Amino acid sequence: NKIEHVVGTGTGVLGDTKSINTTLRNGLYYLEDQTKYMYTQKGSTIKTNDFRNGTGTQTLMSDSDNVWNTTSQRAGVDAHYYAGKVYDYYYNTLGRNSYDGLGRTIISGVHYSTNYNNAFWNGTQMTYGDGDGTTFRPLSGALDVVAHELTHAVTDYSADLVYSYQSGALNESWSDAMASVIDSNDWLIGEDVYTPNTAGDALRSMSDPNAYGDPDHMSEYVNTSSDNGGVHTNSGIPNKAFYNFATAIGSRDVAGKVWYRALTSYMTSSTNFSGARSATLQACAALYGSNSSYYTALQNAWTAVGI
Ligand SMILES: Cc1cc(C(=O)NCC(F)(F)F)no1
Ligand SMILES: [Zn+2]
Repeated sequence: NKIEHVVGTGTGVLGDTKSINTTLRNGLYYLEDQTKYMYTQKGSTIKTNDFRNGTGTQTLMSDSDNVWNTTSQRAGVDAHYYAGKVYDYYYNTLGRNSYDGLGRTIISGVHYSTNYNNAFWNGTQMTYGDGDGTTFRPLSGALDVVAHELTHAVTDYSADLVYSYQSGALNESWSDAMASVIDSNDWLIGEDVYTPNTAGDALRSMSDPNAYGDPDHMSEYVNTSSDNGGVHTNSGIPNKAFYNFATAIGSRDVAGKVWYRALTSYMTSSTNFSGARSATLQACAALYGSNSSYYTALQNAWTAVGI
């Protein structure tokens, strides 16, 4: 039985229309993308499943005519489309073939649980809730959320930063930083899916972490055991350092390359904030030289947040 790549049309969470890479098998169309290098390399694909508002069984999303325009298909359309965009960024810009660097299949699941106000990487796949319609709308509807979650997978297969206290805040921050490079038209995180009834707000801000109650300087570090030692709060400090660096040099792409090289070449599971400063400076020196203007800007970016 023939299994062929076809291009479908889908409606996303925000009602926008987009082309999606699908697979035709036995007369049914599936959310399986066979267009990436990893497919030619080892048959790996990008697959998007439906939890049907449960938390156990998930099934590959299918459609009869390759026009994915029902309300319940929107979360899957965006999870699938944005996962492809994030794959493309890591492969084309950073030379990384999927999250493990070896072209491993990317799996997403949508409609996880009921009124679930979050998204997460569980060590094997990405998983997205629908939100409760007040705090969140379906979370795969934001490219920065998808990039944030897939970057957790990249981190796990590289530095593997322990998800608590300072290494955990770095784990969170690197996901926000890469998300801000991939979804590059603002310095907000989650703005497209956060509080659908409130315009202009977001889950976090890289440019002004204080806007959402997060610290932007070491003097404001929050000592807590909540949220694994405040990993989603204290991330504001390295997030601000990334913002300082990217804006000082005038390039999110260069900043992203330095951050990626630090994560994959110089950071380890126990790296703390001071170690992150050192790792990014080593990465910057390796890529551009320690006499480059980038290097000085990076020193200043960390100093400005008290690290
Ligand atoms: C508090 C808190 C924030 C997050 C968070 O950032 N989740 C990832 C996102 F992509 F769904 F936003 N989780 O708990
Ligand atoms: Zn996260």
